[in-house]
Amino acid sequence: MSKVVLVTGANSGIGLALCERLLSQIPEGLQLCLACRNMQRAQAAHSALLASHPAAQVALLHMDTSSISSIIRAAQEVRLRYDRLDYLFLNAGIMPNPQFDVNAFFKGLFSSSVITMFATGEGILTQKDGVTPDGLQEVFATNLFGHFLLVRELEPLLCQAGQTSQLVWTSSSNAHRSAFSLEDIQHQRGTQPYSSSKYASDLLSLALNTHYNKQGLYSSVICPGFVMTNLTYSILPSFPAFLWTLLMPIFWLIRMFTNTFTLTAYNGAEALLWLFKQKPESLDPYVKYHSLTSGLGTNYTQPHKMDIDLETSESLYEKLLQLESEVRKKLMEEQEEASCRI
Ligand SMILES: NC(=O)C1=CN([C@@H]2O[C@H](COP(=O)(O)OP(=O)(O)OC[C@H]3O[C@@H](n4cnc5c(N)ncnc54)[C@H](OP(=O)(O)O)[C@@H]3O)[C@@H](O)[C@H]2O)C=CC1
Ligand SMILES: CC(C)CCC[C@@H](C)[C@H]1CC[C@H]2C3=C(CC[C@]12C)[C@@]1(C)CCC(=O)C[C@@H]1CC3
Repeated sequence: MSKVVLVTGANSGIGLALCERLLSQIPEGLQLCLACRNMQRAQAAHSALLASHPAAQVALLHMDTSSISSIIRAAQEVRLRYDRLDYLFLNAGIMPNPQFDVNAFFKGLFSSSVITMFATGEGILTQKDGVTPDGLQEVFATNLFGHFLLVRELEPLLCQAGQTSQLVWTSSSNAHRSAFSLEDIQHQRGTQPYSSSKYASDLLSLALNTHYNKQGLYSSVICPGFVMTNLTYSILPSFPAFLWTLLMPIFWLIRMFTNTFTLTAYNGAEALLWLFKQKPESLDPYVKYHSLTSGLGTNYTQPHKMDIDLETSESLYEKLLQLESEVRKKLMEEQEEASCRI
């Protein structure tokens, strides 16, 4: 039976590496769907995948995870195209306008938390968030809420009698409880929307397990480690990509002390691939699966307990359901208004 796999943010970085690795390891019986916001980049990824795997079944889908109407349209299209969905990789993510605190970085270098700083980026990164045309905070909408809505819209495919399906969130070691507040789930008031959105995805994954396991749907989270991608290049914008490459020997050295420096998208996708091969019933909903690379360059996956609890995850879930019904109502009103005008 052919497995249907949908990956959001599949045109670059970790998402694209996952597609490449899936096609290499599972050459037959895979239907890949690349869900991307930029169809030109999606087309380039499609061509690259087909160049190395000419017989592969790879489809493209336009989806902007920050836009409610785009998610609803894309989900409709998925329901028309496929009669099952085995894996949904919720990978698209942004970290807009990152601010790198150089002082905190140098202080951290000479403190006892130097390893934590390199492993999680804690204390040295903030971001300036924006607002989407739907009126949502951009990071929250892109990284979390769009994906939540997608899962809700694809429920009929994901929760079918007699089969299991897996959701896999690309979370981060930068997901900190301290950046998240139930009173401000969109992180309108803080300066760490990225960390907040990733912590929220850890909580949401737990809640989804609570509500959907009985229907055969399982959710897990991974951390890819520190990977050099478009997202990380933007952290030091005045630092061109080739300078990052020049830093590679330093990064390899750091890897001797923290195996979280996976560095390449191929390595970062390790835990995603590992999860693909697991029986979902055997996974622990309180655990984050980390892609790690040893000093000698060996890739492996390691589980780490997350700093999450059931009560907070349930409260977040309730708030997301509430927001979902609000945005749906608003969308209906807009559609009615538009049809009246015609
Ligand atoms: N790199 C790292 O060190 C780490 C990354 N992560 C997470 O990994 C995931 C992948 O990021 P990474 O590969 O590093 O970075 P990339 O920037 O290479 O990939 C991000 C992908 O998400 C897509 N995307 C962004 N916004 C949207 C949107 N609104 N709708 C649809 N797609 C969108 C991008 O598309 P486009 O090309 O159009 O921008 C791109 O394909 C993210 O969730 C990130 O938070 C987690 C921990 C560490
Ligand atoms: C020699 C210097 C130029 C080195 C600078 C290193 C930092 C820019 C990076 C060290 C740890 C990195 C890290 C991330 C971003 C870049 C660092 C802070 C992330 C926060 C990127 C996004 C994530 O989801 C987690 C990463 C953790 C580690």
